[in-house]
Amino acid sequence: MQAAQREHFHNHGRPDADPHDKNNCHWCQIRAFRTHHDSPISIVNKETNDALNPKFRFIERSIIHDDVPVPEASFRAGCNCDDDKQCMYGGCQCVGEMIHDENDEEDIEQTSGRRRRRLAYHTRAAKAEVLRSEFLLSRDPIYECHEGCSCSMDCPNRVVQRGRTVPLQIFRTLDRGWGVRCPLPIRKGQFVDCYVGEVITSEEANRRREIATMAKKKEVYMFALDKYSDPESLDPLLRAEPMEVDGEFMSGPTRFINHSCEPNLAIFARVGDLADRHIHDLAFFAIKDIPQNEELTFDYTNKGYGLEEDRHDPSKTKYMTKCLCGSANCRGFIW
Ligand SMILES: C[S@@+](CC[C@H](N)C(=O)[O-])C[C@H]1O[C@@H](n2cnc3c(N)ncnc32)[C@H](O)[C@@H]1O
Repeated sequence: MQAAQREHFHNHGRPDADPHDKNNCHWCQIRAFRTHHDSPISIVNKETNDALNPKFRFIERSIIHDDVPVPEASFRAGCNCDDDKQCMYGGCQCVGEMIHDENDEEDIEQTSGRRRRRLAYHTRAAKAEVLRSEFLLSRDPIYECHEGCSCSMDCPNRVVQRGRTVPLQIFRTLDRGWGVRCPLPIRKGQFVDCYVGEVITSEEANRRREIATMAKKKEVYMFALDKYSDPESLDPLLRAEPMEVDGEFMSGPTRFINHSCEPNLAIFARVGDLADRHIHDLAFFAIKDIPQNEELTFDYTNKGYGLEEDRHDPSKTKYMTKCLCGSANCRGFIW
């Protein structure tokens, strides 16, 4: 990055600077993020002389490929709440989508004598915007108010939509390539950032996987958007193979987050417009209090699902990726 910074400062400001160079500069790309001023991304390497792959491109929002179906505007629907308080205390349709047990008193808050459904987030004082513990445990999807809603951008039910509020640092680890940390402490339940990339069809994802297998590439940057996939769904988009997000060639800082068998982050499906469920967001939230500069990690395989037998079978482990997370309960392999 130091080299990229030098290049940036010495060349891009000049009137005769090549716009193509500027376009390909990581430094320029991250400075263009709308969160750059308040929550900047930095890149440091104190371990090697390597820089990030120059072919990689930083993007702030996912790029949806042309062959991925996006619902028509007439299909979109949001809440009609008169103001943000109604989303908090009234019958906001977006909040109503959240899974609640009508008989569970825990699920319904009593406020000024009125019963109301709970938002996924705390709304008051120091805990405002922090994901509630029942969501942290259940990993249920989060339904937020969105562009099609009548409430304002300050609505307490728009945390992911407002974007990242913590600075992130991409740093070179000793033994696992690049990793990510935050120079400030993060509290349990706090939103960190979304995983973004190219949103592609399952056919395109399979084609890319084949190319990677032929090239013997082991790094995987694809995430299936399968939270709502259901072979019996009436919605053909949810019945079909899920879309995927590929962060290999273009993505944000979360693409550099490494795996741990004892992670401090987890991914939640976040939905705005219900018609977009097949392209839901992948939102990272802290699942424990994270001290400043502790590496951010998540579990790539959902508690090692499917690994238990393979990891004791030498004929399989020779094709598996050794885990170097260093946690006390490390499973030995990522996948
Ligand atoms: C999504 S990338 C993470 C960023 C990556 N470190 C980089 O430099 O681009 C996933 C790859 O990082 C490496 N990795 C992540 N977590 C690891 C771990 N716990 N142990 C060993 N390698 C890890 C593996 O090579 C894995 O395929």
